[in-house]
Order: sequence, then structure tokens, then C-alpha cells
Amino acid sequence: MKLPAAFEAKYRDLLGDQAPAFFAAFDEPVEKGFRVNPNKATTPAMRAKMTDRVPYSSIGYYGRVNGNALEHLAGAVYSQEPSAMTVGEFARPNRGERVLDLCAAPGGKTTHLLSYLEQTGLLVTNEINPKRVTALGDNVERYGARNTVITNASPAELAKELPHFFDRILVDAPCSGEGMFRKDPAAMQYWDEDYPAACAMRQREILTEAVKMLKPGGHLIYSTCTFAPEEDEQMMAWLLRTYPQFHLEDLPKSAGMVAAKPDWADGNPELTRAVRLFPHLMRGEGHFIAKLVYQDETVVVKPHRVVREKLAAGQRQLWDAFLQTMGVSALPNLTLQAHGEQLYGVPAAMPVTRKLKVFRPGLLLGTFKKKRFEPSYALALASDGLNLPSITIDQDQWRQYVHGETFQVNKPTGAKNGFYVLVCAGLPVGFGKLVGTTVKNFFPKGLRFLATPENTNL
Ligand SMILES: C[S@@+](CC[C@H](N)C(=O)[O-])C[C@H]1O[C@@H](n2cnc3c(N)ncnc32)[C@H](O)[C@@H]1O
Repeated sequence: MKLPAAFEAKYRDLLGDQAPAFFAAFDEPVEKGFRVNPNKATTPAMRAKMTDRVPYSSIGYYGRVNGNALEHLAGAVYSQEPSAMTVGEFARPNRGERVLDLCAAPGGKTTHLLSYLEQTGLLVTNEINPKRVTALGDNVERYGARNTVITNASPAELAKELPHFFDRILVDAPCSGEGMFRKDPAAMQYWDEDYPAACAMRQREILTEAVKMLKPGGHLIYSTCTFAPEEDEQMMAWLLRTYPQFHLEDLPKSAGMVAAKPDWADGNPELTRAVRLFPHLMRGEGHFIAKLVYQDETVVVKPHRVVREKLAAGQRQLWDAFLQTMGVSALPNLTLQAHGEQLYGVPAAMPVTRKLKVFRPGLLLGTFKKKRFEPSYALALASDGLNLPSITIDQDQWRQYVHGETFQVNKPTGAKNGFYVLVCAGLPVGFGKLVGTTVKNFFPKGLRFLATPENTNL
């Protein structure tokens, strides 16, 4: 692979006798990987693929999955390059925590964090770029999150609204992308020898805002997919010098990971606690990860006001009537908020914000039509554990469903006409409306495609 000459010269110098192996790795094939979602069912097709486990992740595997397969569309698997899985593993949140993913699209790390939050606590997942936030929304929807708010804000805008609020913040920083040259050679187009320094300036701005949002005792996880010391060791050295309240926590180095290199920055030995991933030393692309703990006794954390319910009396009646047909009295840990005709369930832990650009204030529950409530696709995908009425369909019926067709089912004994979550191989795949033995199709029009056994094979 033809690498930029200045890149080669830089790393020949930095890596010394390791340089030939490093450059040779650029001509090796890229490792593919996928994660399974522990909050969803595991299908037989998944089990057949879960043979070569990524050693540092209990939910990660080497191998490739098909984006059109049932398991992907229903959020049971997520395609992710194996090295990128280290970030979610080192960032691993505890149940109930308030977590911020500050640079989140398209959502690889966000879906990983969701796997460990198990629908508890709060995940605020943010993407500054309005064009990229849609993909983040799609992945959060597929993963079936009920504890997530998606914002489309700058780090400074978020920091104004949510000071010292989070237990854990992930900054998966925009970077010079050198670690992705092998996987995505187009990344080289943007690169010149000054690019890492320009990226570092932006990373310092992002980190300056991120530190304002951590609770004392909270954790900050910083990651890049570049080899550039300016954005890796030097960024962490700058942070430790600027904010003495931060300390690096030691990350275990396994499966070919190596310690970060103090002599590529200011010599601070603490930097060895961070991790570097080199493609010539492990099965994956280039990454850098550091985990910091914030210890500051002087910070006064002000209480945050939680979001209140907001919906008109008529809307409340329609929602209650819908819940009654579903046989449940309420959905746990969600505050109802109508935005026009759309009803959202806002995670109960979400505080009031005033000037934040919010892309999704929570889980979209559905839409108020004239005299009825129509449940959303997102609610069906997030329905694991909610005990909503369901109808089991087979793979042929699922293919008809994603193509937008109506289809026939064996009516479950005593089943009334109305909305049902359709479940295929244990996975909720969307709503259907049962009328007699016919299922009317509520699969989103924009997602429909002609599915065959071949093109939907996992
Ligand atoms: C490495 S990517 C994130 C990948 C994502 N975490 C994932 O795992 O799928 C970095 C993201 O930072 C965003 N970004 C760019 N400039 C930013 C800024 N000034 N503040 C915050 N995020 C920024 C980019 O739009 C991009 O989506």
C-alpha cells in the first residue's frame, strides 16, 4: 500500500526497528468483527458465527455480518472493527450511570455502551454534525434503547447545560485517522504532516468542555484511531498538566496491546497506563485509549431539575387507551412528552435543558393520529422485557414484512384485532396490525427492501 512519504518518514523515525513490521502490516488484510447485543436474543445463525471470540471482549467476535440480515436490522448484532471494541470495553459503564458519548456518530461505541447499561441510567449520545446524527439515530433505534437522548450540539453547548452531571464521558475524538489508512485508504486524502497538529487543537477544545461535565469521581475515556503522538500521548500529557485533578488509570494490556509511550510526549511515566494498538502487533487497526479519573473535592454539584410530563388531556386518553389494548399500565422509567403529534418517552434521569439542539429527546413511542395512537417502529424494537402482546413470525413472513407486504398468520388463540409486536427468531422486528388472520404492515416505508434468503443471510 502506498503511504504518504512524510508519514513513512515520521514513523520510521519514531518506531525504529519496529518500523518494517509496522509498514508490512499495511499490506495485510483488514480484520472484520462484530459484537452481539447482550440485551437481545441470540439466533441460531448468530451462534453459528460466534466461533472466533475477540479475547478482550465477552461480546465481540472476528468475522463479518450482513447489514440486511434480520439480526442486524433487529439490533442483535453490530458490525465493528475489532480494535474499536477495546474502547467500549475500557469505557464499560456500570448499570444506572449517567453516561455521555460526546463524539458519537455513527454509534459504534454508543451501541457498545448501551450493551452494558442494560436499559438503566442515562446515555446522552451527541453528534455535532447534523448530517451524521441520522445514522446515530438509526443505530440507537435498532439497538432498542429506552434510556437514551440524542443531541446534535457542540461540546461547549452541552457543557453549559450539563455541568458536572455525568459519571462517565467518552471522547472518541475526531482525529487524523492514521489507524484507518489500511481499512479506508481514502482517509489518506486528508492527511498531510500538519494534519495531526490541527486535529490536536480541536481535541484540546473538545476535552476542555468534556472535563466541565464530569462529576467528581467520574471517568473520562479518550480514544483516537490515529498513531500520531500529537493526538495521543501529547494530548494526555497536556490534559494531566492542565488539570491536576485528573489521573490516568492503568488499562490492562492484552492480546498484543502495548503501553503508550511517554518519550513520544513529555516523558511523564503515568502515560504508560494508556494503551496503544498497532496492526502489526494485534488483530485489528490502529487505536489509542486512555482512561482518566477525576478527583476534585472542591466542586459543588448543583441539583438538576428532571423533565416533567407534557401531553394534552386528549393525547393522554389516547395513550392510556393504547396501553390498555397492550395490557400494560405504564412503561417504566420514561417521562411522557408530546412534541406536536409525536409522543416520546424521555429517560427519567434526563434533566431539563433549555437551549440544546435535541435530535431525539428519548424513545419515540408513536404518533397521535386523529382519534387513535399509532405505535412506532422504535417502540417495537425497544420492547424486549416490556411484555407487549406479540405474534411470532417465521423468516419467510419476516421477508414479506420488510418488503412491505401484508401476510397471513395462524391467529393466536383468543387474539383480538389490533397492534402486535412481530417477533422473528426471538427478535422484535416491528409492529403489525392484526385484522382477522391478516397482518397489516407497519414496517417503515423508508426501510423497505426486496428481501431474499440469499441477500438476508447473516
Ligand atoms: C471518530 S468519530 C466517532 C465515531 C463513533 N464514536 C463511533 O464509534 O461510531 C468522531 C466524531 O466526532 C465528530 N466531531 C467533529 N468535530 C467535532 C467537534 N468539534 N466536537 C465534537 N465532535 C466532533 C465527527 O463528526 C465524528 O462523528
